[in-house]
Amino acid sequence: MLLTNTSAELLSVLRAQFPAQPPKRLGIAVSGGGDSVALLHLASQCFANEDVELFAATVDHGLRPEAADEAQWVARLAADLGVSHETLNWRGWDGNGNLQDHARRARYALLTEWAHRHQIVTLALAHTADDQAETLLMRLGRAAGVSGLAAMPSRRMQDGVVLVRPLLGVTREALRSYLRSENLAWFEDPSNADTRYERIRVRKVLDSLRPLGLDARVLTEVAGNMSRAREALDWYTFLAAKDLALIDAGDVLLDLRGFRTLPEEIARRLLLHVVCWIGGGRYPPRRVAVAEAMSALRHERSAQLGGCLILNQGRQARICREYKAVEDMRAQMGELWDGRWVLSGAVLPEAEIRPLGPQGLEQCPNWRDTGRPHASLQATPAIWQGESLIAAPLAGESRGWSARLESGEEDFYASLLSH
Ligand SMILES: Nc1ncnc2c1ncn2[C@@H]1O[C@H](COP(=O)(O)OP(=O)(O)OP(=O)(O)O)[C@@H](O)[C@H]1O
Repeated sequence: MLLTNTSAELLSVLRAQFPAQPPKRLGIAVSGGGDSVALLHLASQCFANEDVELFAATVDHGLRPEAADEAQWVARLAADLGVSHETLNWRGWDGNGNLQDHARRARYALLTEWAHRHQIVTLALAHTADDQAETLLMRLGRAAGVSGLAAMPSRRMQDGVVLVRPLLGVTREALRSYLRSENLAWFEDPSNADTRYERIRVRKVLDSLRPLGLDARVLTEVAGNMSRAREALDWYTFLAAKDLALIDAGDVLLDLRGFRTLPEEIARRLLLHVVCWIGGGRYPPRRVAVAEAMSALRHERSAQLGGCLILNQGRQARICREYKAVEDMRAQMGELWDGRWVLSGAVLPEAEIRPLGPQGLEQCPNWRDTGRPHASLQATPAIWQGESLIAAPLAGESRGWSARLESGEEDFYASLLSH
């Protein structure tokens, strides 16, 4: 990693983060702060003689009166650099919940939507080595494991857009020197001085860690080491999944003898992957709950985790959706049910998709032929018209209907490698 501050070196660091054939349309998220103003300027220099069209966007969250003027200032800077710019307005704050979290989600949603509108496949963010070091320290404070300590990835997909962070190897100070040497102005976000925010408190602590050698450069390197370790763990979890896990109509069957011989970390990752694939949880389950489920699997007990049931069946465990978690889920015909099932069949008035449940299952005399247990079948999708069961395609009552997973078996294995 190069942590440098000469313009030529910065330009070459930036260029090295993109492939030989860079994206033809590159989006840049510019808040107006020093880091993203530097990224915009650097990118305009870096790709000046290449077939790359730059686009910039600024999100005005409508939370500070100055934000509109700042966005206009970014628009002028972009115009001077020959880059098209758009301001994206968010006015969705209803006063409830965590403002930072809502604003962040809204920002990413607006930016990816904007990228789609302009056929921009790659969107660059200006996170620096200092941001990376702060993220790592915050995660240390939460006793994170390897994945958490890998901190921010240099690229990831969100809503079909590739988000890249080409300045993760560059310090904030290096960018400030660049801005000064190019006579560029920027806005200082007032929240950068607000010690109510954990990140700002961590930033202050980092200052006092520097004499110990714990600076942004070293901590970013640690994050890089962790990221490689995580990749290796993902690979071995993938191999373990191929070896020990089978998909059965949306459930996963785990070979327990093999599972118990896996190193603890690989076994835990495999279990979490299965539970997230079935339960679709946006957040991973709590650590205590995971530890309990792991212990159950080792000691031939059944357990519940992340909206799934882990049924111990002797040589194997069946992991299926938990009825309680889907009890109230309803979808109209043609919509996804439980975020993963697609049902097809005749169009019926006032029909809807609901879980089969215990009452529905009583109306499926052939359910045993499926080879799947009661607990699993209850949580499968069924077609209902009011209180009448029309079809239960996964419980032996297809009656012209079929159910398939939106992301099937391929996705179960492949998504282990897609971080
Ligand atoms: N209002 C904004 N408009 C456009 N881009 C923004 C805006 N705020 C942040 N960004 C982009 O995101 C980068 C990181 O900024 P910041 O650390 O404030 O964002 P974040 O989204 O909270 O980061 P994280 O992904 O770590 O939560 C900026 O350098 C910039 O590229």
